[in-house]
Amino acid sequence: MKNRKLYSKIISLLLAYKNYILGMSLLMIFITVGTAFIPLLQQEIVDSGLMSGDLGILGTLVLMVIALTIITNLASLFQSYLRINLNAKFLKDKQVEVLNHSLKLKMDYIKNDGLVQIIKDAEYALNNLSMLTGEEMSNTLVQIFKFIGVFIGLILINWKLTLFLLFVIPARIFVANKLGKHVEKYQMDTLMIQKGIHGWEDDIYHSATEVKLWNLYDNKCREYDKLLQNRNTAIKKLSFFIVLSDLLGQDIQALFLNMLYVLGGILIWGGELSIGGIVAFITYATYLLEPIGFIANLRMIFSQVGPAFNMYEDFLSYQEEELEREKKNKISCCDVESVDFRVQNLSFSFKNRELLQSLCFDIKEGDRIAIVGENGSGKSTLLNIFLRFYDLQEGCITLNGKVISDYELFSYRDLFSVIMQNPYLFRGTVKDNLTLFGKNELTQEILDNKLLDFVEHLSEGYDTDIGSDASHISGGEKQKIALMRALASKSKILILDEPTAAYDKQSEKEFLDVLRGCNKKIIILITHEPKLLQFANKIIEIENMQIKQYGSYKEYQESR
Ligand SMILES: Nc1ncnc2c1ncn2[C@@H]1O[C@H](COP(=O)(O)OP(=O)(O)OP(=O)(O)O)[C@@H](O)[C@H]1O
Repeated sequence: MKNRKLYSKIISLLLAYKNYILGMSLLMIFITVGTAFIPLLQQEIVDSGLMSGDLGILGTLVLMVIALTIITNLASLFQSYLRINLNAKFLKDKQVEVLNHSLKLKMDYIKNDGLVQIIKDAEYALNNLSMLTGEEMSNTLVQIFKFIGVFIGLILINWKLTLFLLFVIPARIFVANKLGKHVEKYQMDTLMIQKGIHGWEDDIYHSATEVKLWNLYDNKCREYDKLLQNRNTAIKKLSFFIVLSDLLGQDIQALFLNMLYVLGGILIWGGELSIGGIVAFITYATYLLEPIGFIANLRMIFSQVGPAFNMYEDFLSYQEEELEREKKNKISCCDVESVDFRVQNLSFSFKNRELLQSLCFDIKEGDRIAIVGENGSGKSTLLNIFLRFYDLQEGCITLNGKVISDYELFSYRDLFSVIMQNPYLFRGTVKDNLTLFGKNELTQEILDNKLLDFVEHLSEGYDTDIGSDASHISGGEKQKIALMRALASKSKILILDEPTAAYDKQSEKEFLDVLRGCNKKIIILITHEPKLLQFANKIIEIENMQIKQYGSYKEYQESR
């Protein structure tokens, strides 16, 4: 990224925190003015205080320096307080932005990389970006302001020596520019390696049981060790160039500082400078050189922030399912009463693999539809298209005569309650999951449902903590909670993917009773279970990418 473009993007990013930055800048100006007086007072301590032999004057001058130092330090303290607040707020805001954006991303990104990797990548970039509001950056800015103050002070002592000292700037910038390119490269490498580690971690977080079952401890630890070793190699190279830049910078400064004695001596012998002048000058020359070092350090900060900024921008450029501004032109589903779907010539492919071809069928209110087909025939994909997890590619699906993409997405999804093959229950209690943390109301009918009888036997009934990924309850119990959570919602359409896979015979019977009494306008089931197929009034079979429709289970059986 060209530096100018990067700087302007960084400025616009920081503009959201202009109040903090304004406050910090005002304090910096105050510190600058205070600092500018210190070398002048120091000169006076020697020339007017020590040389005059007047303890009163000397004491007053010393007290003034002490007071000024304390006041500027207090201002620095408050400035640090603002900086810590700014940094914490920046990170919090951006982390929320990362989560919000990640959850709203199109399903393709989530299926390809996994949510854990996406979020970790973005947060890693963010942590690097937070250098912008961190201590190092703030110190650098303080130092730039200090530089101005000290510069004015030193010029007043001796402009020739000050001018000489300024040649440190191009020398340091030259070194920083040369080494900054390497820093940028290794920062990029580190970020890319870290991306790979996040993908690997995403996998391992979901595979603890498999690792135990297949005894993969050593393999996985070796893999991790290798990945971390690669990252460490990149970090070592990165750090080497940062440290090298710092050390070379210090050498340059030492060279110039020591040359001051020679030049200062010549000026004193020529009567152009007092002893107090050279003492104050050399003391405060370090105050000038320090900011110059920090200015050179800015280059190093930007070399690290630049690649992180690119990575974060890449993340932000991932497409969301529906943008806020797109909502305005869409129809809300909140007032939709009837739900009639028509599927016309729907075709769908994954990359260049055609999966569904010219499907046509209707789903009307009152329909109880079963979708059947071999493994991999595209049943779940078809549901995902209905749920708008995948965009329509060819053909269309209409709801009440309007293409489904014309409806505002989140209210459209509220029409559906979906129970996936392996539903996810959140950490929390049974009740939390049934009510979705207060979103659904639990009616007496639901609480009395036989499928929830098992809750009585849990240690704390509805208040039982079900653990991570519902690990404290059985697979069948998990399915039952997922079903009741779906029934408790105000949705109009119920979708169930292999709903009875985890049920025992009795639960299967109770489940069918629930379905028969269910008041949802449409029920769609993916199943091969004959009892469930008998429940359906319409059976849709996907075979060789196409659709065959049967009115009843009998018709479907006869076609076998
Ligand atoms: N995100 C994806 N990218 C590429 N191919 C995919 C993706 N999702 C699914 N597929 C492929 O599409 C095919 C259909 O998958 P789908 O899950 O719809 O089948 P299904 O009929 O529900 O199968 P099952 O009965 O086994 O659940 C599969 O062969 C799968 O490999």
